[in-house]
Amino acid sequence: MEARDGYRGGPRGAEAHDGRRSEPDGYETSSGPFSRPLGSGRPAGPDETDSSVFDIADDRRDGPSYRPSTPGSDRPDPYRSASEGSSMTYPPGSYGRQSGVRSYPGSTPAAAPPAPYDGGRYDGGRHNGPSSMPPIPTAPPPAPPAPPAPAPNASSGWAPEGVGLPAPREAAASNDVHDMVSLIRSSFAAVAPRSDELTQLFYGWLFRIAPETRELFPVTMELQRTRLLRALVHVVQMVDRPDELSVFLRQLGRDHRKFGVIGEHYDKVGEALLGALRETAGPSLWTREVEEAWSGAYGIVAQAMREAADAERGPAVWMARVMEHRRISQDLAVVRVQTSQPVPYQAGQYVSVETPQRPRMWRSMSPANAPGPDCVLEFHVRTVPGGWVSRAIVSHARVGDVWRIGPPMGQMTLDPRSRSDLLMVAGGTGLAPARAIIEQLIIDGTDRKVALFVGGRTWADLYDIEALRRSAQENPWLSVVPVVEDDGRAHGAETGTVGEVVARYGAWADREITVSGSPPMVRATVNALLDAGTPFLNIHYDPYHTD
Ligand SMILES: NC(=O)C1=CN([C@@H]2O[C@H](COP(=O)(O)OP(=O)(O)OC[C@H]3O[C@@H](n4cnc5c(N)ncnc54)[C@H](O)[C@@H]3O)[C@@H](O)[C@H]2O)C=CC1
Repeated sequence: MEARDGYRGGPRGAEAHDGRRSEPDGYETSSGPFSRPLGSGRPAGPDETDSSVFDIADDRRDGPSYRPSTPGSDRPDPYRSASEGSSMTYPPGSYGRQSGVRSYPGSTPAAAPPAPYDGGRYDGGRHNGPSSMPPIPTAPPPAPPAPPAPAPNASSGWAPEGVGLPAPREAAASNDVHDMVSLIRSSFAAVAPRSDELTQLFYGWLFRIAPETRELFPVTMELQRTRLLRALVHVVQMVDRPDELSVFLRQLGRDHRKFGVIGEHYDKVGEALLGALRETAGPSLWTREVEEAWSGAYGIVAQAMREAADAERGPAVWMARVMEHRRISQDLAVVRVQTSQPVPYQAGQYVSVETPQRPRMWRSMSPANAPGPDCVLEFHVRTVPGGWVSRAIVSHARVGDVWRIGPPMGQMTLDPRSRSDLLMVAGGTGLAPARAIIEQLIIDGTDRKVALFVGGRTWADLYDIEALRRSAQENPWLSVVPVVEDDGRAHGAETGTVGEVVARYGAWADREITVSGSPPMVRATVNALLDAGTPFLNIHYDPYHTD
């Protein structure tokens, strides 16, 4: 059992994209949903989440094992909404063959040839049993990779454009900038443990000095509060990476047009932010230097956002009509919407969405399909416990509903200039952006090898595995490896969390890597890869949050 049938592509598991569920329950199946070549995209995007991905940035910066200490570090996001060889050859086994790179970190190459992973293709479950699982390295833990180069202005190559931060204090390398960054980080670390207080103070301050902004927010501010902090943490962590931060801020500025945010709101937000920080920090911490650093940094942030918003000539939002709502399981739905004008997103990006069931509650969702002339976006939505929007979409969205779609965000996109092979790691509905990227590669006619590790807690969670399997069969460059937390051998799946499984294969140092899923999954995966020796700059993920 192994790789036969046409598969070719992947280490285990794969299947074509479109089919969706294949699974267990037989809800509906494959076939249909997706009309596009590869997996025509599925959506992704549940909503409310939790923790953060942001601390990863710190992990990278300070070394693989570093874990942010700030509790709330999981929640940045703009102050309001803002808000992943052919079959036969691939993954494990083929992995090594392909690139000659794969050896387990810390072990000698000869010692750990990932073994007979026949390359992969998913055979539907019959395939390898336990013995086909790549050997788990027994060697001592790999030496931590060298701390990633600071790479201040290094554009990852994946970022669409490398716009420079408005004027990061002129010389990004100057001591002034260094001091500013240092002051901001240290002071933020000091207030982060009191993040609840900080965010409450912020909104209280803002609504006091600019009461008209209250109506821009949802009635319940509970989740909203975490967004401010999330955005803040993201900015703080990226403050010395002007290119990436600039792209983020400009996207954020364009995104905020949908709220009707106007220029003077930025000033009020800045005043409220500094006031809240000052009060939370207390006089002993909030020195004049600290205030100047925050003031300067906020000025840069606001300027970047305002400039991008002012320069934007396209729509602030796109109206989208729900054309299909398919309940894949009790907690998962695939929704396809169609806009009258194309939403200018790139495969791998996400958009914010507002539904009629939950006005003013915008949520991030990644189209699971590549953009096409039909102006159709497909979203995969899983309910989140307690999630207002995700539950409403899965249970109550109807054909004919009109959604509002915000401008595209995110930097996990394909660089057309790159020829590097790819590794995509996707957890749950985090499959969506990976699917969109794979679909785009199919459309473009790629010659790049792509390994997709798709994880679920159980086999039943791999709702799109049949479609992925088909895609792998049809596209020799694609390998798909299903991963489940419980014992997946009966299905030919790897066992473990998707991050730990992918890192068993080595550092994947020659690949461009995308990671998409819940913030904890992204964080764990990035850390596992860093521990395996993956170059930090090869890893791409977005600060995607659904809450
Ligand atoms: N661009 C992006 O990054 C996108 C992210 N998402 C997010 O993906 C998530 C998907 O949620 P579900 O479908 O419920 O999948 P899930 O949360 O059940 O995760 C499935 C996979 O992630 C791994 N995982 C989960 N928590 C982990 C942890 N703490 N540490 C290590 N591994 C962990 C599991 O082992 C499994 O492989 C949502 O939070 C959604 O917001 C969705 C679409 C796009």
